[in-house]
Amino acid sequence: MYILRLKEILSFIPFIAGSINTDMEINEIEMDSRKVKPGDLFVCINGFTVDGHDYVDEAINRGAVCIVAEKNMDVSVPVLVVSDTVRFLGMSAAKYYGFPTHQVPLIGVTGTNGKTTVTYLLESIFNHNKQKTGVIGTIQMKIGQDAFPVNNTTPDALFLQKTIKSMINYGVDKVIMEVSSHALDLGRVYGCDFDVAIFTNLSQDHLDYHDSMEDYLRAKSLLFAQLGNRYEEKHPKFAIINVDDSSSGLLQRSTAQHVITYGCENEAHIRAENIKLDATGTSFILITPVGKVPIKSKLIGKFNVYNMLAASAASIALQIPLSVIKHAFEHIPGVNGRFQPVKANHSYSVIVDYAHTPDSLENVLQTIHELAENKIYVVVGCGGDRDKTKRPLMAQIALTYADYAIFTSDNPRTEDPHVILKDMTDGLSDDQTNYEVIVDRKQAIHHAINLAQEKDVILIAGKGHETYQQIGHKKYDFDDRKVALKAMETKEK
Ligand SMILES: CC(=O)N[C@H]1[C@@H](OP(=O)(O)OP(=O)(O)OC[C@H]2O[C@@H](n3ccc(=O)[nH]c3=O)[C@H](O)[C@@H]2O)O[C@H](CO)[C@@H](O)[C@@H]1O[C@H](C)C(=O)N[C@@H](C)C(=O)N[C@H](CCC(=O)O)C(=O)O
Ligand SMILES: Nc1ncnc2c1ncn2[C@@H]1O[C@H](COP(=O)(O)OP(=O)(O)OP(=O)(O)O)[C@@H](O)[C@H]1O
Ligand SMILES: N[C@H](CCC[C@H](N)C(=O)O)C(=O)O
Ligand SMILES: [Mg+2]
Repeated sequence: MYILRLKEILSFIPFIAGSINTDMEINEIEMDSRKVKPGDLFVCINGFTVDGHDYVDEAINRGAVCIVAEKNMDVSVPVLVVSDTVRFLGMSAAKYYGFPTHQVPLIGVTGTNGKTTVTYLLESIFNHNKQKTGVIGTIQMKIGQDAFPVNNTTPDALFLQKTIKSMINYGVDKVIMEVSSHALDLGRVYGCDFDVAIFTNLSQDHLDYHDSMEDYLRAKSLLFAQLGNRYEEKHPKFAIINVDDSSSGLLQRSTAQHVITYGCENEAHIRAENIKLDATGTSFILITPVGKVPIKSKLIGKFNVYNMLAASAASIALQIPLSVIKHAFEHIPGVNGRFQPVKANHSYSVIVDYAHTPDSLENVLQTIHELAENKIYVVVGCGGDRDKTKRPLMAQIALTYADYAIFTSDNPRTEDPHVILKDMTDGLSDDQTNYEVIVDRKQAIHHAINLAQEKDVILIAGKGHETYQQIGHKKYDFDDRKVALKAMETKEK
């Protein structure tokens, strides 16, 4: 904890209304009344569920000495009125923690699919280069090799600045983070000074949150706009963009910094040639302005070639030698819950994957389709309280590439799982009969594994690394890999 005078926090924030004693000392900044401690500054955030302005009394009862709000209030402690408390939160948190993102190279990865994979590829590259890393994303938050659980892919601004400060205290050389479209839209990365911004791809997801695909893309583009237009010769900034994606033009125009392109189909700075894909991995020649190098990796599927190109481009921009990149790609065993085989000595294969969007499901099933020697089964569902329009698309894709689909529950959250499954199957035609619906995910996985014959492949999609299933507001223990392994053992008997 640092103790700052209010005026130090406010020193670079203009137009604060209200005359108050800015010599007062502030212990910590807090955005949740339940966590306020004596001496804290409480910032009111208007959320989706409640409005933080309604919790001011609780914050004061717990000892808040000052409130930051979007309206004046008649309370016993001074109130600073600002036009946007979210912006204030990001900026004041950055100031409070001493602008942590000015002190370490910060790499942000955005895009519909591949963010987590790219962050772990980068972690591996930097670690092979003997550099310590901090990673923030969907699976966990990592400081060096220590992992911590997370609620969001990209955390709120307060947690983010505090976390990056802890990473600096630990001595990291690079911070790598996933930047979700929600985070960009909700200002969670206000106060972050990115050095490298990476775009993987854009396809349909989150249309529950964004009004349209244009709106979703606009949110993604904010990461590139937020690279700013300050040019430092010793520390140039880079936008790394997939030119094979149709959104690449708009993203290139969104930044005033250097652009490094990558791709397989279109002209690009960083390219892959002679791509060979099989069931054991991927090989290709990595072509770059600083040389060519043959790559061999255990990561499966062409989409992972794109992920490797994105990670290579960012690493080359940050002066990492090609030999280190090659070495890292050769050694990374895979990413938790992404195209992860369930290891057991059987004549059929079971793969757990985090595909929960139409595009990722198509990519993964297409890859399996190209490699499979016999039938393909897919067990898949769609999350509740999320984009409903992706449900029929995912069901259609499942039946296009798999021989047989078992539609089941993902995380139903507060929705009725039967309704989610109906949304998935309603658009299927009468002659599409190669599927069944089993609401209980455990039963669905057992059933698929019972059907498997020699050389068949079963894809269990949607939950990847998750170790829970959320039904209603409650999370129950559930791990696709453990359930599948159990089913494989039971089938033997
Ligand atoms: C829709 C959304 O993004 N919601 C996020 C939001 O919650 P919220 O708006 O409901 O918050 P709220 O409960 O209304 O609270 C508003 C304010 O009142 C305060 N409060 C609340 C209660 C109280 O007693 N006292 C109090 O002071 C809260 O601390 C907060 O400051 O703020 C929370 C804290 O930062 C987030 O955890 C939460 O993410 C929820 C869990 C979520 O599911 N978000 C998803 C949609 C999301 O963000 N996903 C992306 C990944 C997407 C991808 O795959 O690409 C992500 O980055 O995670
Ligand atoms: N570059 C890619 N293009 C398309 N699909 C991909 C790509 N990389 C991974 N996938 C698929 O998407 C799934 C999720 O990958 P990953 O976790 O890396 O993406 P993400 O963008 O972090 O997803 P989320 O937004 O849910 O955190 C993988 O399990 C795989 O099925
Ligand atoms: N970050 C994604 C995760 C989806 C994972 C899937 N298992 C689901 O619950 O829909 C989201 O919040 O949309
Ligand atoms: Mg992710």
